[in-house]
Amino acid sequence: MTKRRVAIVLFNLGGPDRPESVQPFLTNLFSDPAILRVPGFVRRWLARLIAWRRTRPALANYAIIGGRSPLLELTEEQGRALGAALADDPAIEARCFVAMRYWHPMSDAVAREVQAWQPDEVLLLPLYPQYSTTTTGSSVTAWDEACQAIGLSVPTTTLCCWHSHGGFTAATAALVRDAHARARAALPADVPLRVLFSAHGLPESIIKAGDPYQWQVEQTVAAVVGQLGDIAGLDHTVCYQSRVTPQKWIGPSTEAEIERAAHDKVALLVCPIAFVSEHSETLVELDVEYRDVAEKLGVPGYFRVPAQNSDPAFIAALADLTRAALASGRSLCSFAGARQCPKQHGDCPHARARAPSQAAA
Ligand SMILES: C=CC1=C(C)c2cc3[nH]c(cc4nc(cc5[nH]c(cc1n2)c(C)c5CCC(=O)O)C(CCC(=O)O)=C4C)c(C)c3C=C
Ligand SMILES: [Fe+2]
Ligand SMILES: [Fe+2]
Repeated sequence: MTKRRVAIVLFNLGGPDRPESVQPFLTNLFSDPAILRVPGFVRRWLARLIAWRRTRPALANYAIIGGRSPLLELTEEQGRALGAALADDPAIEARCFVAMRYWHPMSDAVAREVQAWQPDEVLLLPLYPQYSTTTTGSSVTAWDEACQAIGLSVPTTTLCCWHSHGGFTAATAALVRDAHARARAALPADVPLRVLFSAHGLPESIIKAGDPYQWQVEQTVAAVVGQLGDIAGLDHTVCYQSRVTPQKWIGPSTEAEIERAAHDKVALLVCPIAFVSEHSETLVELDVEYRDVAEKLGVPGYFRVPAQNSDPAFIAALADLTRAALASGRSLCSFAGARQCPKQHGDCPHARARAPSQAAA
């Protein structure tokens, strides 16, 4: 049997590879109309201004982790692990490519690599479990534009969201369970422990415009907690980190939850719930900045659940999602073959299985 050649394109946000890249990376990020929702001529000007202002604090953050983001290496490792997990599949010859949104390798270069490999089909696999117009939506748009520019026209499936996929939530629950046991063992028996599921925040206006992200984050947390029934009386809550603009962002903020923990005299176990790789917002914001806030406020203990990275159970979940999406012959939304992304985006308008003509139109 001839195997189908499948190019799996892993999307992530990208991060600067050296200090000199921080400002152009931030300029790319704030120039994205999915992030800064103002008219084009204002955006180009405003993007440079915000990036210029943000460069100094961002440089300080990246300096703590060696002056660069580890996101590319970790995503490439996930790609290699996923390729290995699919290697013995009798039906497909899969090759993983990594396309970052705001720093190299970006969609235009990766689309050329994919074209040179001559796949029979393409699977777009965002490493964002929850769909947001600012992340998955933006990456898919950039990919479409890159394909159009070079005339890459191959049947393409988009795995738009996988917030409640059983394998993903079980792998995450196992990481929480291990970290919870370690934290409990380190704490005096009379100190209660609360799990903070901390997701990247979004401006409230983006949610009001119909973005399903917040609802999907809540779905992930409910599914993970549902798998942690063996931890009696698990105290947990959802909160949002990384606010970077002055508008109102969704809440409660992770800082507010740290304050509440100090007031309640409970220790914290922080679990990143919208990132599946370590990067500056886990290694600096969670591990350094929020830990410092917690210590200063007298929170009686501060622990963290590691991101999934190339955890074997997580990679097995990605392999399962890949197979299911390819078998469905169209975009797979949500979980376990469900055709619908419930609630806000009913029949999932962002999920598309496109004919080659549509992809190149
Ligand atoms: C308005 C600004 C931003 C929105 C909205 C936003 C959404 C969003 N981002 C991620 C994941 C990541 N963000 C990362 C870096 C990063 N994000 C913003 C701004 C917004 N993100 C900035 C300014 C930066 C740069 C770092 C900084 O200056 O603090 C990263 C990469 C970090 C790295 O190590 O390089 C990721 C990953 C999600 C999931 C999300 C919305 C759902
Ligand atoms: Fe971000
Ligand atoms: Fe979806």
